[in-house]
Amino acid sequence: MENLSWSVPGGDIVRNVDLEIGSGETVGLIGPNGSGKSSLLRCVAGVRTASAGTVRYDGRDIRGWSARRIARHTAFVEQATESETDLRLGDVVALGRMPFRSRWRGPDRADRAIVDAALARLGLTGLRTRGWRTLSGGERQRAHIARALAQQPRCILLDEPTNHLDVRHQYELMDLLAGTEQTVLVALHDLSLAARYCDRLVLMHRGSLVASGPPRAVLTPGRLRDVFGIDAETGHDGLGNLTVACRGVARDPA
Ligand SMILES: Nc1ncnc2c1ncn2[C@@H]1O[C@H](COP(=O)(O)OP(=O)(O)OP(=O)(O)O)[C@@H](O)[C@H]1O
Repeated sequence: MENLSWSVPGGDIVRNVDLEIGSGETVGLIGPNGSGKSSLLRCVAGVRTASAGTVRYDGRDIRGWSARRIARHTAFVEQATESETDLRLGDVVALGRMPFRSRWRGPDRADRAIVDAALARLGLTGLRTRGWRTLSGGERQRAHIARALAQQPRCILLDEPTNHLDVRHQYELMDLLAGTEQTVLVALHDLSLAARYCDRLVLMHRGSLVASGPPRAVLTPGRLRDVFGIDAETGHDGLGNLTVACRGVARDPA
């Protein structure tokens, strides 16, 4: 992302963001509600067209690329939306193969094997014939992630992918994202999960990128106060993981 901005008539929602993500990196996108994380992800996914600046994949500007061309490179898992469809879970995951098929050809054996592997990776094999309407929020969320994996993208963008997941599935998903060779940019509200699993955190505040670096360098008490509005300390738990201990709401946030 170079000097990337996205604006609406009321002003800039994303402002002058410069961010380079290396191949295979797992980057956590953090920031308070309304700081511009989803809007930034949407620009990177090509769902929104930047008002200024550029998004490049492997050095190539994506402006003007078709959705199909973008989807061959990057998968996007948006915040869970209440979609109602008569599809079965397996059909939704199989949508991940669409960017690679001609309009007239159904899935071939290779497509089916890729979908099977994605279902297995998310522990959804037993639910593949279940109707979408009958699934829980967490099952739907895992299905969207399986659909993204079925795209076999170079890069995966995820917007709050853990928000419907129970604690075990949260850890499973973060293990998967941190362990994959793919480049990952993931918006997260859980700072401890973000610190534990991400190579790097980037912090957004009022549309701007205000910090980028290793989790312990980004999550300082000063930023927790000024950006998140909490009075907090960082430390380590018995396993050596970075912790954020919150005393309460900050009295004098910036
Ligand atoms: N189409 C739009 N028109 C006007 N304002 C918008 C539009 N889309 C987003 N916004 C505003 O831009 C700001 C950033 O929204 P965005 O969803 O990117 O934030 P976020 O960091 O993802 O927030 P959250 O953590 O709550 O999901 C918010 O104040 C939102 O209301």
